[in-house]
Amino acid sequence: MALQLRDPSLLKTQCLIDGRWLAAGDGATIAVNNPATGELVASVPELGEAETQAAIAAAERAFGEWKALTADQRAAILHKWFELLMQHQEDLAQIMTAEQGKPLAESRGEIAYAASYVQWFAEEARRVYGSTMPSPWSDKKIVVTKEPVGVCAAITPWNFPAAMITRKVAPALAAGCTIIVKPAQQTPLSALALGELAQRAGVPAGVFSVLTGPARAIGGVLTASMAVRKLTFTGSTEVGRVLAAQCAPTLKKMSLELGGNAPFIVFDDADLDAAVEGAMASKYRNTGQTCVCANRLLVQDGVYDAFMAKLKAAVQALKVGNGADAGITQGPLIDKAAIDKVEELVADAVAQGAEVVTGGKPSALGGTFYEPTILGGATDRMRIAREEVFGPVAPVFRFRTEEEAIRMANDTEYGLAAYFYARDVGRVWRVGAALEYGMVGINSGIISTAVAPFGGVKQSGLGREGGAAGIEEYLSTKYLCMGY
Ligand SMILES: NC(=O)C1=CN([C@@H]2O[C@H](COP(=O)(O)OP(=O)(O)OC[C@H]3O[C@@H](n4cnc5c(N)ncnc54)[C@H](OP(=O)(O)O)[C@@H]3O)[C@@H](O)[C@H]2O)C=CC1
Ligand SMILES: O=C(O)CCCC(=O)O
Repeated sequence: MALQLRDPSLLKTQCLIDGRWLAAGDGATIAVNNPATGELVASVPELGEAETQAAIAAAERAFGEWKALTADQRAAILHKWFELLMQHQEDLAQIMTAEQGKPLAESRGEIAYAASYVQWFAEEARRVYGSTMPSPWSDKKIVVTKEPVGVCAAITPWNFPAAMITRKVAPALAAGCTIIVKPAQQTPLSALALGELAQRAGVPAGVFSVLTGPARAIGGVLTASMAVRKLTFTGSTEVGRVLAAQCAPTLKKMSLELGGNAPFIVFDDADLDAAVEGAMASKYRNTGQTCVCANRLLVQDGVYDAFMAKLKAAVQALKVGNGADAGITQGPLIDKAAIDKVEELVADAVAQGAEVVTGGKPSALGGTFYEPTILGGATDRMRIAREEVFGPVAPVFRFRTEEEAIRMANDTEYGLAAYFYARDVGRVWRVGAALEYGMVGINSGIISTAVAPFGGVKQSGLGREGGAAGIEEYLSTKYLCMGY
């Protein structure tokens, strides 16, 4: 069914380069299909190297004037963009659900979340402070200032088609940088709609461009370019490593927000109802397709059976279906490769002795719908203990002591998010300190907010997005030694 938008001009089928909407020179397009129905939503241009070079050249041209604006002037444009995002929240949510599949309530929530980064960084634009320090010389002052790093490139994933863009673009623009975004091929329409609203807000030509097309070709030009001074990426660790290698010859500043393998630990002293609520929010948000989703539930012996019973009841209450329909809480997985991976990991776990507590198979709805699943008796021999499942499957591991839980939780190459539920204050401090992760949710299954620094350690990446740290990623430090 065709999308019914209040403002149909938000459904863009051309790309934004240098303030103009363009098709591919040869008319080539990429189809965007609805993962719930398989229907064509729209087609977007299949651009290549020439258009990428043009976008870089435009971003270079625009940089001088954009950085010369006052922080107040850039903040005013960002505030306007924020207002437009919220005014068009419903249309943007409809576009997102059509291309990504998440339930409409989650899409509406993501638009508000995406807009909150724009608002936050509009405010942070005014707080790019420098510093001075006591000089070792009686005839020289030392002054440290911050400057925008220059032209930036962003490569973004399909799981958060709006928020992963605004949390890169908003700090870049606030800092005075220009930026080119290449969204995931599955979800370009949200990115293009963001571009349209940015233009309406007054973002000048060339300051923010959006390119769709083959990742390797566009990514190759962006990473090889000497003019591009920063790359920011959210996606798989595998692709993050490739991009880091490609950026090495031109020594770009980089932010990498990569894969995770989040442990969700429930200790004997936890509030079990709160733990189940947190586990549901963390595990089944976006049908399990987030890098901070609980990937392994570690439950202490004394509460294992009680926790499982409560979790099973909550999971069985989830409603799988087309995210555009009322009451749906679990949409489809993004594509066939995603459901194949989930099926493989579940089959491997079951072959190695995991018990299917509920779900465990594709949904009778067909397509890429998968039943919300709990696997009991998971062990570290299973692939699911090491790999990001990125689907609605909760493997539950049993542990006996706090030391064992910490060892199991840290036994992964990843270090993005971890969660634990406990009420003993000593335990809260000990475990919070011992977890080798960039973010720890303590008695909370949801940790994401524009005001806090989001990011990981180990193979989960580099840099932070959001919070005061988020704008630093788009700034370089200049030291002025002033003789007088
Ligand atoms: N950290 C996170 O938030 C995310 C983690 N993942 C993890 O990655 C797995 C695979 O998902 P997938 O979508 O394939 O993630 P990818 O890392 O492949 O894709 C993320 C983005 O990178 C682009 N990309 C892919 N290859 C290249 C390349 N060689 N050069 C430049 N850009 C590239 C993609 O473009 P295009 O779409 O055009 O291929 C997309 O825009 C998931 O199952 C999940 O485990 C996935 C998404 C987000
Ligand atoms: O999964 C991701 O790609 C990022 C996490 C989304 C968020 O919670 O901000």
